[in-house]
Amino acid sequence: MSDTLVVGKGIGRSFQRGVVALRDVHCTISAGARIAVVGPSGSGKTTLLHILGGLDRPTAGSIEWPGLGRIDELRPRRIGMMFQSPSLFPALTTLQNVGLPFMLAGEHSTAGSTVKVLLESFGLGELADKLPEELSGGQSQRVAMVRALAMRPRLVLADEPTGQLDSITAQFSFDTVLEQLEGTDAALVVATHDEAVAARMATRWTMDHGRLVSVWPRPEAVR
Ligand SMILES: Nc1ncnc2c1ncn2[C@@H]1O[C@H](COP(=O)(O)OP(=O)(O)OP(=O)(O)O)[C@@H](O)[C@H]1O
Repeated sequence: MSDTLVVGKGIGRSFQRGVVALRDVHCTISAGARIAVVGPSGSGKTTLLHILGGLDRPTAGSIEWPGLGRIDELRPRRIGMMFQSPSLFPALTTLQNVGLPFMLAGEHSTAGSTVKVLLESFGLGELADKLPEELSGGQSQRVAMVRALAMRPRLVLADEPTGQLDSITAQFSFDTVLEQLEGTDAALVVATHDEAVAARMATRWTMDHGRLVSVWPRPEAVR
């Protein structure tokens, strides 16, 4: 498969009442990339992540996933998503929530052990049998991190993954995400206001009023 995972050309996204969330965004995500998406609140970071993940469609321009396959094959196997508000199923335990992608794919046998090991690595082993209502906001956010990584996707899209965590837990959890991806060719794109998180990424996309106003380092300097 191609090492170019995603190519966005001239992406625009308009909503009703004349809200323009994205304007003419050109972007490429290569295998192994580490990209922080930064910019003020309302600058379009979440909207862009949703489009990169195939959850939303652009109203202008185009998006393709040459290294990931057809749009209906993307999630959860090829793309893992961590949302701003973790969306765990209330009737399922932590173990079941994280194992759900495997269940849906008919891979019951691999689910249990893989998920338990991942939960342990995030320091969440003791929460395996708890329901979402028994978890704090930060614990739920960390469980959602594990779920996004569980199927070893080639692209992880994370929207404010440390937003509900204290600084020590944020650092530990983000370190664990990076450790889990180490040695793989998976790409990670993180929208964040947390400078400590952004500083860990090799590439920085800066958004402003729906535009991708800077890519640093310049694309030809990036692997
Ligand atoms: N479903 C929607 N309907 C209408 N407007 C929307 C919708 N989703 C986003 N917007 C608008 O699009 C713009 C960009 O929003 P977006 O959530 O992408 O910004 P953001 O950079 O992620 O912000 P934050 O840092 O606060 O999460 C905002 O003006 C927002 O109000």
